[in-house]
Amino acid sequence: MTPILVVNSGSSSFKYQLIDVEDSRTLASGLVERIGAAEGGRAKHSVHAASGDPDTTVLERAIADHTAGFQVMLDAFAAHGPSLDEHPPVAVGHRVVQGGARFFEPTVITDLVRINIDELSALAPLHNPANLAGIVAAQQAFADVPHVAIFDTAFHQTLPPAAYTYAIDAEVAEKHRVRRYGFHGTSHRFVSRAAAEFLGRPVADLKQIVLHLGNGASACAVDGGRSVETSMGMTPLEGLVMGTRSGDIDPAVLLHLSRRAGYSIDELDALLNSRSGILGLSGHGDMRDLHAAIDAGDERSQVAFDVWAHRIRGYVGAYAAQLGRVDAIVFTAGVGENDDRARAAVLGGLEGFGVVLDAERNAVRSRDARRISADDSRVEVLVVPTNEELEIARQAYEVVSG
Ligand SMILES: Nc1ncnc2c1ncn2[C@@H]1O[C@H](COP(=O)(O)OP(=O)(O)O)[C@@H](O)[C@H]1O
Ligand SMILES: CC(=O)OP(=O)(O)O
Ligand SMILES: [Mg+2]
Repeated sequence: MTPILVVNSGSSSFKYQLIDVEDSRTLASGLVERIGAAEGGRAKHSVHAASGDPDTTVLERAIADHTAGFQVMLDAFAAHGPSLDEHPPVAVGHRVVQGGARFFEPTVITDLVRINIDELSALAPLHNPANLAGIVAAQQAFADVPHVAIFDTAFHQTLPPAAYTYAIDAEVAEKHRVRRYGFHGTSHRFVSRAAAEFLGRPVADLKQIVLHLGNGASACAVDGGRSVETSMGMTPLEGLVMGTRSGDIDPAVLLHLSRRAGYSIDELDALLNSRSGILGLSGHGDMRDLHAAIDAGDERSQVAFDVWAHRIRGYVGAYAAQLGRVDAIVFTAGVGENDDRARAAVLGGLEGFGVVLDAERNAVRSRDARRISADDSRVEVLVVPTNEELEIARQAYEVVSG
């Protein structure tokens, strides 16, 4: 057995998995939520047997910070297994969202790497500080094994200049390193390969549009297994409408709010990153709550949903044109994997472009990869669950096993 611990830290939560990379099996998984909140702190720990449903325990108590959260995780392993003494992780893999122009490969985390991740926080303000807090806590808890950072931006290093360049004064862009990086790369990479496997075709032969629709959301055009265009930019704010983020907006809106309404830079940042998206439009940041509000007749929620779906359709059309041909459109992440209404809203009415959904297949709930297009659809439409943690474990193992 070769266990790797994977840590995916968010601002107020972290997800973890203990994975045996010898057979890609998850031994345990968990989620520590509402870190730093006075109330509602919660940890969920699941022990996975070789077959059948995992055995899940929930603990509710206030969790002060990421260090305390790590202790909660360690206690859960000690109390419910598997024993980390008997199966000590050979490495810890960390999701790091922004690697900028510095990190293109999985990287062993040294003091200098930590400083660099910290410096890149300005280009992923919701994510890198949280990733770093997770790294610091994990390095305290597991001091004797290598820690490896896997960057969301790495998969998008293949973007051509036409896709990553913003059309602003080239000298300004160069001086301040203003360019598009793209995110969710670990997921887009994993899902595009899993989709090819599902179709029984080499990834090198396929032109795919991957739609990662979670709390954060992005689209990626994948040509022959390489990312050639993606919707997030210099930061994870550009592109699709998200849970709390605006996605694309005329930059002059910021100038207007600053000049006319006196908004400060920090206020604009908070507005676009935390109080926009479907939350800003409707008051509901979670897609399940948005559907419930729509069903109860709330018009603002219907508008929010329509804006959300309209933006994605536009990207699907744009990426079809960039790719020249589309073999598969692939849905993944929380909304993409679970929400048939959302999928139907995104791709309904595209029959003229050879995209035909099968309503019955679309309504099936499953944890497995599946086809949701009709037999006569020229474009395959798939749902493929992402597994960022497994991809991170594999890449971390590759680094430490030399
Ligand atoms: N059954 C479901 N139906 C609709 N949306 C869902 C469902 N399950 C999860 N979601 C959505 O998925 C989102 C979380 O997706 P996830 O990929 O886990 O996001 P993140 O990694 O950004 O936290 C939630 O905010 C929720 O809106
Ligand atoms: C990059 C990003 O937006 O990640 P998440 O979806 O986890 O927020
Ligand atoms: Mg995510």
